[in-house]
Amino acid sequence: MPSKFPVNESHLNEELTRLRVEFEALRIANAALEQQLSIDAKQADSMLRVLEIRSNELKEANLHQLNQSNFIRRVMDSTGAMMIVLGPDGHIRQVNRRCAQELTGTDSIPDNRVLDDWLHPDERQALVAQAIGLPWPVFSPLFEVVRRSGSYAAEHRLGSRDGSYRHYWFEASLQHNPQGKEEGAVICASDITRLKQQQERLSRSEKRLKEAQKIARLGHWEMDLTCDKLTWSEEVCIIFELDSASIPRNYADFLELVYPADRAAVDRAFTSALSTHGSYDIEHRLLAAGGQIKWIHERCVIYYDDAGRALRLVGTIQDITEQRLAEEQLRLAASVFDNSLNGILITDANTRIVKVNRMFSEVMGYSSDEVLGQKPSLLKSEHHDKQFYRSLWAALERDGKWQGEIWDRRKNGELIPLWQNISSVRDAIGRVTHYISVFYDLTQQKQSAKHIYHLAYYDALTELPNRQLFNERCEHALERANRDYHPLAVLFLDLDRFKHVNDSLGHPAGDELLRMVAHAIKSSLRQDDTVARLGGDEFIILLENTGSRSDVEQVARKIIAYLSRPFIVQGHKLEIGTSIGISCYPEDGKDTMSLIKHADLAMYRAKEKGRGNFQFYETYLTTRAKERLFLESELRDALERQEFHLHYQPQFALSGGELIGAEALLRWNHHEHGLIAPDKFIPIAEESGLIVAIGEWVLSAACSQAKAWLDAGYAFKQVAVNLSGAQIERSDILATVGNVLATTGLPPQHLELEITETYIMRQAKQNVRIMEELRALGVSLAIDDFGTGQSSLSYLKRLPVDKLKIDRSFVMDIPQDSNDMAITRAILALGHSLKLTVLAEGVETAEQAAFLNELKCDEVQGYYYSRPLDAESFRKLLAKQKFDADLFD
Ligand SMILES: Nc1nc2c(ncn2[C@@H]2O[C@H](COP(=O)(O)O[C@H]3[C@@H](O)[C@H](n4cnc5c(=O)[nH]c(N)nc54)O[C@@H]3COP(=O)(O)O)[C@@H](O)[C@H]2O)c(=O)[nH]1
Repeated sequence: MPSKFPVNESHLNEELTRLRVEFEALRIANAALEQQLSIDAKQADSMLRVLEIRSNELKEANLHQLNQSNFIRRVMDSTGAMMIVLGPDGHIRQVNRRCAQELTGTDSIPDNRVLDDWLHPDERQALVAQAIGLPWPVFSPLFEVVRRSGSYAAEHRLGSRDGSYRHYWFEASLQHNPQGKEEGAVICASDITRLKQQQERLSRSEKRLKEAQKIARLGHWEMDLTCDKLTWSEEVCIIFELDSASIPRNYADFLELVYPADRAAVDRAFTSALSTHGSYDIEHRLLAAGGQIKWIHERCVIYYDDAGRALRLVGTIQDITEQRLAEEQLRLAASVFDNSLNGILITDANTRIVKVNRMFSEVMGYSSDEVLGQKPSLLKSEHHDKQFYRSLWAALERDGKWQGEIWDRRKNGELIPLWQNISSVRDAIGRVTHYISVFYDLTQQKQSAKHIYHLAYYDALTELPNRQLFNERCEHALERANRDYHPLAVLFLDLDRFKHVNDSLGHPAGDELLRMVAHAIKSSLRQDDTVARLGGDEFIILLENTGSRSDVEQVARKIIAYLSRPFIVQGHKLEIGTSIGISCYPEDGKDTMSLIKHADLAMYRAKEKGRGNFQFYETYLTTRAKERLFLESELRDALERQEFHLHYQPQFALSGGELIGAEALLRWNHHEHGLIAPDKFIPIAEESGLIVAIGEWVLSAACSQAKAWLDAGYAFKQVAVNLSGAQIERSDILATVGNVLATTGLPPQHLELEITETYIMRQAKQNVRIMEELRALGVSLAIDDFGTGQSSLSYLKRLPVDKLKIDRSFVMDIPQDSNDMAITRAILALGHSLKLTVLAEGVETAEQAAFLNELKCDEVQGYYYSRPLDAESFRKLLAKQKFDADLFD
C-alpha cells in the first residue's frame, strides 16, 4: 500500500527494532505481570478471604451496631425525659419519641431544626444575646452555650404542641469523637413542670402565709432545747423591731425583751408547760426595740423524744397591741355606754331595739330585757302629732340625724320631756344598719327653768307677778286693746302706814301683812286681771276690758274698802289702807311705761289728798312731777349757792306776853325763781335725803345766830329748830346736834328741837331712845303738829319731851269748829296733866288767843303775834324785850 508519506527504511528498521524492543519489554513485563498476577491472584484470594472475613465481621459489627442503636433508641425512648442529640452545628440530629411527641406531636422532628425554636422567647432572646458576635455561623445559641461550657445544666421552658410552655431541666454534654473532634451534644431535658407548679404553689402559699402572718402580725419561732437555740421568723423581727442579727438567740435573751412586770408570768408559763408536758398560751407585754410596749399573744407546743425528754418548742408570737387597744377602746366605749349620764337606745335598721344602757332603764323605768326587740314607739306619748314624727324621720333620712325635745312616756305612765339626739349609722355601702338615740331627761331642767322663770317673773314674798311679768302682760294686753279697741286701766297702789307696821312690828310681820294684802287684792279682782307687786308696799293692777271710768272707780273703791279692813298679824290688829293712782289706756298713755308712770303720779296725788283715796291721772300731775324733779336737782346746789336763810317766828308766853324765843324756819331764795316755800321743797329734800345736809345747815345756822344774840346780850329762852323724821333716820342726829352745840358754843338749854308727832309715833320705841339721848345733851324737845299723829297715850307719858305744840289745823277754825276747840281743850288738858308746856301754833285771831288764854295755854305763836321774821327783825324784837335775862336761864 502506497504510503502517503515517503518510506524511510532505516526509519522503518529503527521503528521495527524499537517495536521489537518494546515487544520484548512488553513480553517480559507481561511475564512479570503474569507472574505478578499469579501472585496477586493468590493474594487476591487471600485478600478476598480476608475481605469475606472482614465483611462478615463488619456485618456482625453492623448488626451489633444496629442492635446497639436500637437498644440505645429503646433506652432513649424508654426514659421519661426528652433526649436530644445535636449535630456539630447544633441542629437536632436525633430525639427520642418523647421529645418528638412533646415538641411536634409526631414521632420525628423535621430536618434542620434547632432546639432553640421551641425555647420560650425570653430565654431564646437571652441566649441569642450571648451568641451575638461569634465568628462562626451560629444556628443554635443554646448549643453555643453548651459548647462553651462543655456541660450545661439549666432550667428552660419549651413550647409544647398545644402552645403551652412546659418547664424542663436541661442537662447537656458536649460530644467528641475518639479523635477529640466535636461531634455535637446530647441534651437530656426532664419535664419539671409539675415540680415547678408545686414549687410555685408552695412559694405562693409561703408568700400567702408570710402575708397572712404579716397581716395577722404573727410570727413563729422554734427553740432547740438540746442547744438552747432560738430561731425566729421574719415577722417576729418586725414585731420585736429588731433586725435578724440582733434577735434573741436563746431563751434568756428573749426573756430580757419581755416587759419586766410580765417576765415572771411568762417564765412560769414556760417552765410549767415543760414540767407538765403541756403547752402554753399567754398574753404578755414586751419592750420593742423602739421603746414601745407591745402586747403579744404567745402560743407554744413542745415536742418530746420517746423517752419523754423535751426536744424542741415551736410557737407563735402575735402582735395583739392593736387588738388590745381596740379591746381597750371597746371596753371604754362599753363603759361609756354603761356609765353614760345620757340614756342610750340603739335599734337595728328595722327600728327594733337592740341595746339600751343603764341610764335608759333608770330614766324610762324599763329593764333592758323588757325593751329588746321592741320598737321605740313603746315609749311614745300622745304629746306629739303624726306630723312631728314624720318630720323627725324626714330629717333622719335627709341629714342622718335629728335632735330636739320629745315627750315620751315612762313605764309607770308618767310623761317625761327628753332632749333626744338621734342619728343613723350606715355601713360601708351606705345602708342604714342602726339608729342611735342619745337622750337626757329634761325634767330637772324644765323645773329649774320654771323655777328661774318664777324667780324672774314672780315676787318671792307674795307669789304675785313682779314688775317684769306685769310689763310683759301689759304689753300683750295693750296689743289686744289696740287691736280690739278695748280700754284698759292700770292701778298703782301704795299701802298707807305700812312703814309704820314694818318699823314697829318688824319685817316678818310686815312680810305677813304684805302676803295678806296680796291675797286681799287678788280676791277683790277678776281672774283675768293681773295684780303684781312692784316691791315694798307698792302693788300694780292691770284691768283689761274695762268699761267706763266709773267701772274702774268701782274696782278702786272695792280695793280700798278691802284694804281698809283690819288685818290681824301676829296678834296685832293692823289698819293700813291704800292710796290708788289710776291711768287709763288710751287716754293716759299708749305704752306700759307711760301708763305705770302716770298711775304712779296719780297715786302720789291720792296720798296727798289723804289716805285711803284714789286718783285718776291728770296731765297737771306730770307738770308737778317735773317741777319736783326740777326742785330736787336745784336743791342739790342750793346749799353751795348759799340760797338758804332762816326766818324766825317769835314765840310768846301767853299769860304775860313775853317773847320767849323763836322757831327757826327755813327759807330758800332761788337765784332764778325767788322764794320757794318750805312746803314745796322740804318733802322733796326729805325724799331725796338732801334733808340731812340741809337740816344740819339749819341747825348750825340757828345755833350760831342764837349764840350771837346771846353774846350780844339779848335774852330769850330758846330757839326752836325743826328736825325732820327723814333727817333723824338718815343721819346720826345725836352726833350732829352735839357737834353743832360744841362748834357754835350755844348753851344747850337755849336750843329746842321740834319733832313731829307723826314721826315720833311711827317708831315710838326707837324714837323714845333717841329723844332721851338728845335730851341728855341738855336740849329741850317739843312734839310738833300735836294732834295729827294718833299718839298712843301709853307712849306719850313715857316720851322725854318738854312741850306739845298744838297743830295749826286745830287752832285755825277756832271758834267756828267746836270739834277743833274740843280737841284743843283736850290737848291742853293732856299736856298739862303730863306736866308739859303746851304751845298753840297758828294763832291768827284775838278770839283764838282769848280761847287759848282761857284754857291756860302756856305759849303761842302765829300771825296774830308775828309772822316769821328775818334775823335782823327778830333781833330788833328782842331788843324791845324788857325781860330779865335770868328769867330764861
Ligand atoms: N324740817 C324742817 N322743816 C321746816 C323747816 N322750816 C320750815 N319747815 C317746815 O316747813 C313747813 C312750812 O313752813 P313755813 O312755810 O315756814 O310755815 C311755818 C310758819 O310760817 C307757819 N305759820 C306760823 N304761824 C302761822 C299762822 O298763824 N298762820 C299760818 N297760816 N301759818 C303760820 O307754820 C309753819 C310752822 O309750822 P310748824 O313747823 O308746824 O311749827 C312746816 O311744816 C315747817 O315745820 C326746817 O328748817 N326744817
